[in-house]
This record gives sequence, C-alpha cells and structure tokens, in this order.
Amino acid sequence: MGSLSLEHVRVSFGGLNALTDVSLTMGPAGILGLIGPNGAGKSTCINVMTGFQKASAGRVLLDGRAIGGPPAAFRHAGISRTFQAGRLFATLTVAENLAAAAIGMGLSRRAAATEADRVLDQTGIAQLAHEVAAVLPYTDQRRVAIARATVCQPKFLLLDEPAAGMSQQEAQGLADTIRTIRANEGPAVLLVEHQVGLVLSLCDEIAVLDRGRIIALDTPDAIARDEVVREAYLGTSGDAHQRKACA
Ligand SMILES: Nc1ncnc2c1ncn2[C@@H]1O[C@H](COP(=O)(O)OP(=O)(O)OP(=O)(O)O)[C@@H](O)[C@H]1O
Repeated sequence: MGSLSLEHVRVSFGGLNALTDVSLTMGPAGILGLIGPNGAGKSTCINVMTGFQKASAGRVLLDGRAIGGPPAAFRHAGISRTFQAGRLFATLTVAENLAAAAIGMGLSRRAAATEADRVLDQTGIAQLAHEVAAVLPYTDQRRVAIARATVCQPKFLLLDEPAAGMSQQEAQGLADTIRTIRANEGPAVLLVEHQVGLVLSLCDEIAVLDRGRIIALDTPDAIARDEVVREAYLGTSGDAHQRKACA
C-alpha cells in the first residue's frame, strides 16, 4: 500500500499557526483517525493533503515524492476527499452526481455512467440512484458524498467529519459504508471526526491534534486510555462540544 504524508508542515494564517510542524502519514494503517478539539487544525491537515491549502513550510509526500499543484492534480494522483458540507450537485440525481465526478476525472459519458453504476453497487446505495440529491435526507446526502469521492478508485480517501449531525445509530450505518469501501483493497482512509466512538471502532490507528500539533499517535485502545488526550479534550477551557466529543 502507498503512503500520503505531511512532512514538517506548517500552515500560517496571518499571525495564527493553524499547523505547527505536523508530520503525519496515512497508508500503512488502513484507516487512520484524526481527532482533536475544535480549531485544532484537522480540516487544515485534510486541505493540505488534498491541495486545497498550500503549506507555509514543509511538504506533502505521495509515496515518498513531493506533490503539489491544484486540487485536481491531487485528485488525478488518486487523492480524494469529502467536505464538511456535502457539496453535491443539488439538482442532479445521485447517479448523475457520481457520473459528473467521473467525467471530471476524464471519463467519457458512457464510461462515467458505468463507473457510477459500479460505485452505486459497491457503496450499497443503488436504491438511491434516481433520487434528486437535494431531496435526500441529510444522512443519505453524506453517504452519497462519500460514494462520489470513491469514483475512479482513489488510493487515498480523506473524510472530513462524515458523521457530523448524525445520531449514533446513523453513524454506525455510516461506519458500515466506510468499512465496505475499505474492504477488498479499497483506499487508505483518513477519518476526521468528532464522534470519538466511531473513530475508536473504525480506525486501525489514531492521531490526536491539539492547537496545530500532533500530541499522540497510537492504537485506538491506547488513545482511549491516554491522559494527555483526555486533557486536550477536557482541559480547563473545554467547551460543551469538546466534552461531548470525548463522551
Ligand atoms: N482560511 C482560513 N483563514 C484564517 N484562519 C483559518 C482558515 N482556516 C482555518 N483557520 C483557523 O485555523 C485553525 C484550525 O482550523 P481547522 O478548521 O483546521 O480546525 P479543525 O480542527 O478542523 O476544527 P473543527 O473541528 O471545528 O472543524 C482555527 O483557528 C481556524 O480558525
């Protein structure tokens, strides 16, 4: 399996360091979780690893080689992502949303339709194929957004809070979708998520980010027991959302 890495990455927004010397590799662990309090820099990590944000210092490495350029260059190199907001084409059907992504990858209309059918089957959402995206329930929109990110079989799939706004039961359904995508040599997955229970149950390894730094990287069991991690979530300034994330 290949690897996608941040190497000593810093991202500054004016005087604020959103990331400070972050090194992180996805690939060896099939599903890598990335957790941390609000504003820790999780989405910024995804943005840098997918070309949506340039690093102020450091590099992104794909299989050990530096990669740069616009997001499309990352996508064509096999690096795909979802967004916190689904960003589906609201007036298109689910199948059309998937086909549009495939056309964006350079497939002909016919090949794109075939690819859309493959993804619909693989991700277990074939029954939604002809539904217009805008009228789908929220949880189905999230599943479609993930399915769309798997068009043309990326090697790396980065998911930005896919279970946001879902109940625990809905999140477990989503976990099944992610497991299905991973099975049979599917893409390596980076999962950014506040539902820590979901991260603990799904991930092979978990990194913890706090104020722009990786403060822990370990197995789910070790992370669950880690006092430093609990402190980062619950520390003196922990707000209700952070407390909920650790529950
Ligand atoms: N485009 C930007 N311009 C200025 N500041 C930004 C920008 N993007 C992110 N930041 C800041 O960088 C820090 C990290 O933000 P980021 O969205 O990566 O955190 P996060 O861990 O994903 O948070 P959350 O869990 O709330 O989504 C925050 O302080 C945020 O306000």
